[in-house]
Amino acid sequence: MPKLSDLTNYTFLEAQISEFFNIISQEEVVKGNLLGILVAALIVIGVWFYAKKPSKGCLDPKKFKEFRLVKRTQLSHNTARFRFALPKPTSVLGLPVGLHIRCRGRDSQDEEVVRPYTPITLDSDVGYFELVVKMYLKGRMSHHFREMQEGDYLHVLGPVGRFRYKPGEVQAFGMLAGGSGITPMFQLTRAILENPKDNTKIRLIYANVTVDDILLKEELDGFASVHPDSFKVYYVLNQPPEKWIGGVGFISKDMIKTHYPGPAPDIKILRCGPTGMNKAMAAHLTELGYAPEMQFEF
Ligand SMILES: Cc1cc2nc3c(=O)[nH]c(=O)nc-3n(C[C@H](O)[C@H](O)[C@H](O)COP(=O)(O)OP(=O)(O)OC[C@H]3O[C@@H](n4cnc5c(N)ncnc54)[C@H](O)[C@@H]3O)c2cc1C
Repeated sequence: MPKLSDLTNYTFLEAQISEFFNIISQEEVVKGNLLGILVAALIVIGVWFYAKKPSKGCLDPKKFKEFRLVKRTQLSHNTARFRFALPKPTSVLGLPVGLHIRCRGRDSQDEEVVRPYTPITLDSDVGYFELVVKMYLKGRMSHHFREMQEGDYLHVLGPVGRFRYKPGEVQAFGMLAGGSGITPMFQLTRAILENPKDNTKIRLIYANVTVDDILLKEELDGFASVHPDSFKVYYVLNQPPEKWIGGVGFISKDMIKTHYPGPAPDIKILRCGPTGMNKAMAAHLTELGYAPEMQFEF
């Protein structure tokens, strides 16, 4: 117990007051720290939930949306790879495998033109999507892509299409692609090969004029060497180079018979190419006994 004389002693009082405030301020610091930790934890949990939340995607099937071209890579004299940024680095395009997008641009007469394209990226590629586009000399949308510079915006609508892939729905796909018709096949092939639970087999016949016209050849050859059992590719050229081991001319019935599984309910043959090629392929397939439900044209 302090004595009365102590209480009148200034130094003693000063020490008591100082100790009192010291305790208060230590408690405040502890309280403050706890509050800070709580707020930080809530922020971390919020960010984690936000990142985990499945993104709805960036497309609208009824309205064209704009995407900025961030990288353009010339692949050959008439083909380029275009990378478009999605609104956020965590965004996904939201395009189910098997479907495509519609791109809107302006032709050389400044008239509006809309054409279908299939990104070579999947929704596992976050923050961007990529198109590989072959630009034809007289092509209307080709003109738009030829003129596009990094920083420009492309108008895109989607998803569009009738082919929606469900893993395991068939035992094998036969794919018939011509020129830029490879892109829907490429998208589907990537989705199958990147899913370890999907054992679907893929046999691709890919037709072009010259060896330089073959799009995504490095990637396709890579798939064939990494997944030799699941994926096989057979190239066919109109104008082959010397020492060519692939097919020559147009895709024939014999080539289809040699490289594809025979007609069966769990087999599907997909085709995408110029109109003339698609018609010729439909006739070959029907003559070889593939029923209409075993065929699909993109
Ligand atoms: C589902 C689907 C997905 C597609 N995805 C892609 C893709 O990812 N990348 C891509 O580059 N293309 C793709 N295409 C093709 C694309 O839609 C256009 O048809 C192509 O870009 C040509 O359009 P254009 O307006 O420039 O030519 P157009 O003005 O329609 O045609 C003008 C001329 O160009 C030539 N031409 C056009 N198309 C072809 C062709 N296929 N083969 C040979 N000559 C042709 C012809 O000489 C034709 O007369 C896809 C098509 C479909 C159906």
